[in-house]
This record gives sequence, C-alpha cells and structure tokens, in this order.
Amino acid sequence: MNNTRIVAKKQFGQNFLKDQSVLRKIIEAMPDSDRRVAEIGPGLGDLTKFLVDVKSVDAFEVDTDLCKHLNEVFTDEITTGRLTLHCGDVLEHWKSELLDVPYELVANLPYYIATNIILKALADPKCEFLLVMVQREVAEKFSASPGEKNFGALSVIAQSVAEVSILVHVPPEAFAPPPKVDSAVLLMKKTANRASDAFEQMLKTAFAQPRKTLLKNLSARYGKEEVQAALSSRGYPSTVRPHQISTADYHQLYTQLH
Ligand SMILES: C[S@@+](CC[C@H](N)C(=O)[O-])C[C@H]1O[C@@H](n2cnc3c(N)ncnc32)[C@H](O)[C@@H]1O
Repeated sequence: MNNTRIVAKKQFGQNFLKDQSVLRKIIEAMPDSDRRVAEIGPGLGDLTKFLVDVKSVDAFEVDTDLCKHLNEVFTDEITTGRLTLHCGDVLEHWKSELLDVPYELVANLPYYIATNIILKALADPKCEFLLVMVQREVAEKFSASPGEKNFGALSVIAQSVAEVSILVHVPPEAFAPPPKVDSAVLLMKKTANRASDAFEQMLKTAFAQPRKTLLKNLSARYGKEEVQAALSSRGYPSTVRPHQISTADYHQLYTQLH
C-alpha cells in the first residue's frame, strides 16, 4: 500500500497497526455472522483490507488526508458497496445508533476517545459485538473481575451487558509510530441491552472513593440504614469495599435501594 506521503498526526491518536500476526488474530476472532462491521478510524486501511475480505464495512475516519488516501486505495470496494467510507468525526455522526442495522464494531481505536466509544457502543442497541484495540489499562478496567483492583464502574457497566475478555496483549512495537503505552484487544459479546441511567448513577456513587467502604460511598445518595440492610441481606459486611462485590450483586443492591 503506497502511504509514503502520510505522516501520523498525534492529535488524532494515529498509531498504525503493522504487526500482521495481530491483524490476523483480530480477523480470526470475529464471529461467523452476516452482520455489517463498523470500523472507527481505518487510518491507512491496514485492518480495513482484511475486514472487507470477510464482511461489508462502514468505516469512519476524521482525518481528511487519510480519507482521500482511503478513497484511492479502496476505489473498487467503495464502488461495489463493500466499503462505505464516512469522512468526519464519528462522535458527531453517532446519535444513539451508529448504523441503522445490527453491526459489529471492529477497530484499532483512537486512544484519546476509546473509553467514550466503548461506552457508546455498549449503549447502542444496534451494536452486538465489539473487538477493539485500546490501551491495556483501559482493557483491564473493562474486563476486571470482582476483587481485582481494577474492578470498577466500567467493569460493572460492561459486564452487565456483555461477556468481556482480553483477546491478546500488544506491545508498542506492533505499531508505527509506537504508542507510549501497552495495548490490548478487548472482546465484548453483547448479551443484553444497557441498564438504566439510574443504575449507572448508583455505580458512580458506589465507586466515587474506591478505597472507602461501599457503605460510606452509597450513603452519600441513599439512607445509611437502608444500604446496611441491603448489604447484609446479600451476605456482605459493612466494611466491604466497592471492588469486592459482584456485578449481579450490584443489580440486586440497585433493586433493593430503588
Ligand atoms: C490508532 S489509529 C488506527 C488506524 C488503523 N485502523 C490501524 O489500525 O492502523 C486511530 C484512527 O482513528 C482516527 N480518528 C481519530 N479520532 C477520530 C474521530 N473522532 N472520528 C473518526 N476517526 C478518528 C485517526 O485519524 C486514526 O486513523
């Protein structure tokens, strides 16, 4: 692919994935389905060229130079409708649904907005599956299990609606230019639609001060005695910390407190 004229732009989080073995692992982990794929940030098209081989793709790219490049490289795929290229900021395009048909999000995400994109995809009823490269730290927050130090509001939000796992850890050398952080590919298979806003508000309160007790945090929003009773009915002592209780128990607590 001729890309000698393109210089990576830091402000758009451009770190192009060059490691062919990682690209192959991503493609192999895609479900066998006839859903469309949404790719956010196709960049130079290294992942896109694998994606269009297996599925129809809608790609969203903010950088006008890259858009021009992609239009040239994928002329045939664009003509046949295998690839639809949307030039512009994906967040402006994305209302509650990114596409109007069921889709899978497969992307090496721009890291500066990766968490926001994942939360939007989890809340998007048309998004049924996510396979996304993100900072390793972000992947670990979404995939942490109860009891682990990274288990927080993001873990509960994600694991309320999806089976979440890390497919592979990826070192900086897999990219050009290499990012300053380690990366990981996060796999999320949606199993439900998003829980309510009120549930997420409760989680925000529950994890507001992660080192304090859950009782103390939740008492900022609910009556202390009610919280104590709800915790003890689930078999938890009043000293339990927010990262020590399971996603299912957060849902039970929510039901009891509302
Ligand atoms: C980490 S690079 C990935 C590029 C390519 N997919 C790859 O794997 O080599 C992130 C891409 O997202 C694009 N991008 C950044 N912010 C964006 C936004 N708000 N909307 C759409 N694309 C964006 C960047 O221009 C860049 O192409």
